[in-house]
Amino acid sequence: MYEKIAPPETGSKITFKNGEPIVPDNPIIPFIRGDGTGIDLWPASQKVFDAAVKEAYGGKRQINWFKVYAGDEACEKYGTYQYLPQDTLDAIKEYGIAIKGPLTTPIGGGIRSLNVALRQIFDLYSCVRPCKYYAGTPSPHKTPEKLDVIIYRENTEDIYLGIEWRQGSEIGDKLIKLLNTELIPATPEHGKKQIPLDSGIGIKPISKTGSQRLVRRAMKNALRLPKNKQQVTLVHKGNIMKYTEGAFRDWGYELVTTEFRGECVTERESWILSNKERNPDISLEENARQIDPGYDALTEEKKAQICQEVEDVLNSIWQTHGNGQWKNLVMVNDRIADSIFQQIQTRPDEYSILATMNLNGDYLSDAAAAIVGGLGMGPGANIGDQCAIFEATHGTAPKHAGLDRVNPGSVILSGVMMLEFMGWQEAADLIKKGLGEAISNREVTYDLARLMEPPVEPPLKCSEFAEAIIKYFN
Ligand SMILES: NC(=O)C1=CN([C@@H]2O[C@H](COP(=O)(O)OP(=O)(O)OC[C@H]3O[C@@H](n4cnc5c(N)ncnc54)[C@H](OP(=O)(O)O)[C@@H]3O)[C@@H](O)[C@H]2O)C=CC1
Ligand SMILES: O=C(O)CCC(=O)C(=O)O
Ligand SMILES: [Mg+2]
Repeated sequence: MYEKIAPPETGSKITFKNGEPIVPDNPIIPFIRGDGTGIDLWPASQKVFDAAVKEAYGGKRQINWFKVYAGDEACEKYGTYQYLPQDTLDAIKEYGIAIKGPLTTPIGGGIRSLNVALRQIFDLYSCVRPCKYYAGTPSPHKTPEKLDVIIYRENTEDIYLGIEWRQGSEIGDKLIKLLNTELIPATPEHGKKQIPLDSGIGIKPISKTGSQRLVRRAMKNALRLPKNKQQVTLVHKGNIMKYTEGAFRDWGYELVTTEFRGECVTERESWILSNKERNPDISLEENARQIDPGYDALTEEKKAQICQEVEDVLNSIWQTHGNGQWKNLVMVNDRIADSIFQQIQTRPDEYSILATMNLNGDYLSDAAAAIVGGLGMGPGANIGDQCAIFEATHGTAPKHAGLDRVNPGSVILSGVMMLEFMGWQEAADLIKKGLGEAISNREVTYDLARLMEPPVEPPLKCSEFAEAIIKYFN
């Protein structure tokens, strides 16, 4: 039972079966208001959710909100340092789907991220962040409408596991000495490398299980998209971090070519198949030369490997994927992380789902949100097999807190994702319509107002923007 909170007196629980939610008509949904601008964002967003559900279902369906506490608000209610009370964890576990405002994380020392903690505690391994353009939204880019991507960010491991040691700490120093004197010298490929003795140390674990379950979710989403968007790009820095980020790429390809063999083609396979389609008599070696531009300069051993790859692909999938059949399947490719940051700007329409690890996904989701109007338009969801927590991409934006100023679009669109996840599409569609029309009628908050031509003066307040969205439901 709960110590300091009580669930609403009416309402039922959402449960999960095979990773999918089973949603009653009157679900109880816990919410965390959030720190900083959460104080402005949550009431505005809740008003929109309730109005949309009422308008869509005329009272037949209703969300019963359950206020739970985290961050500063939790410390006020539960006592000093009680940032994430057991009550909150119990409520989210019991009711399955929750939505939250942003929570503060201090830089350097202090508590570790509550946002990350929630994702790890509930094993919400896929962070899903769509970046889609709403007509009329001002953008620093000339053609923001061309960007329509969904970032699938692995959400539980990588450096976010938080295993690190401060410079000068006893265990940190011990670890550096062990690495310098034993582990690095015992690994010939590391040569004479040494870690500077005055370093802080962090560990970056990337597991096969964590990588593959994320890519599996990304693939399932790709299969639900229209044919022209059925693509998954594995984003990694595998040229530098071979056994973590490079392994993520390899495990991703391994997963798709085993579990989804009939439903996908990799980019490299598509080159091999199309070479043979253009020239049915092409030799293995010529095919290999065409897929690897540097082929002639390679060692004999490497050349043989590529010829073998060509042969294996033709033997295994020519019948099922050849003669253009692959063009109807999900295309899986990979891009190096630094390159994808420029690609989403220079060739935005060539990408659809970007599947990547935790840190890359964190950076990439802010960058992609900027193209479609900024962080005020960046929604997100943290999804596991038994639970889901919806939250915006941005943080607490402390300098704007309490001013009724920031754009609630990000939290509202996170709620749209929640409604879609629940199968309440009619309510989600109403909100998207209202938001789109408010923006195209230049009824916007400061962030969009200042970018519009001519600038909108005065901009709407956070609460007024919510009202404008509701006004445009009909
Ligand atoms: N999931 C979470 O809860 C997250 C929490 N955080 C935490 O939030 C805190 C603050 O982080 P910070 O680096 O300032 O990043 P924030 O994302 O909070 O804010 C950075 C800037 O983004 C713009 N912005 C953010 N939200 C909105 C909005 N709703 N509407 C319009 N513009 C918005 C503002 O830009 P401008 O002022 O130029 O208009 C703001 O100053 C940190 O403690 C951080 O750890 C960070 C990310 C996610
Ligand atoms: O938890 C935090 O403070 C930051 C998290 C973050 O930036 C994100 O999830 O995008
Ligand atoms: Mg972030």
